[in-house]
Amino acid sequence: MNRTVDFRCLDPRLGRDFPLPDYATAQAAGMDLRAMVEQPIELAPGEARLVPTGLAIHIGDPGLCATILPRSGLGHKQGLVLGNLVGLIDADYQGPLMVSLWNRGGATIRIAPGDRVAQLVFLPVARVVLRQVDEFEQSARGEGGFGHTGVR
Ligand SMILES: O=c1ccn([C@H]2C[C@H](O)[C@@H](COP(=O)(O)OP(=O)(O)OP(=O)(O)O)O2)c(=O)[nH]1
Ligand SMILES: [Mg+2]
Repeated sequence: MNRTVDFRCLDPRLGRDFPLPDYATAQAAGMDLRAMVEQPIELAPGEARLVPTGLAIHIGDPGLCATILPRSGLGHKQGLVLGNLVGLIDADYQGPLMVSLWNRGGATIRIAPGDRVAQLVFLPVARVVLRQVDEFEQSARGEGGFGHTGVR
């Protein structure tokens, strides 16, 4: 059973000229977000631009968050990724959902109004209480990290 999350449509073109976000297949994890810019925009190589999605969501459950992720086709082929690498949407955020579009590639990227430029993925969240201690109970790994188990 899918959870219900409230959203507001902030752009009249969404739901009229362009479909509202939805899962493209029965088991898709992400729903695509559109660049609801007024006019086509061009992103020069290296340029980042904050773009509205025309949506606001209110998750309202501390056990849930949303992430904004790149679309793999655009990210790999064109170099259109996110200026913040991953966007994290807090459960109490009620403002407009924005996407930081970053052209990490070598050619100018043109984005038209309504283009699907990123995807929204909801994830469970564990919130914890941090308890300060002087020493940890010894684990098998200890302080080993950053490749200490080798490559092969
Ligand atoms: O790609 C993103 C990332 C964040 N947000 C919104 C939702 C999120 O809940 C809020 C704050 O994000 P974050 O905590 O990552 O940014 P911050 O720089 O720490 O801002 P703040 O001081 O408001 O927490 O901004 C977006 O709309 N798009
Ligand atoms: Mg923050």
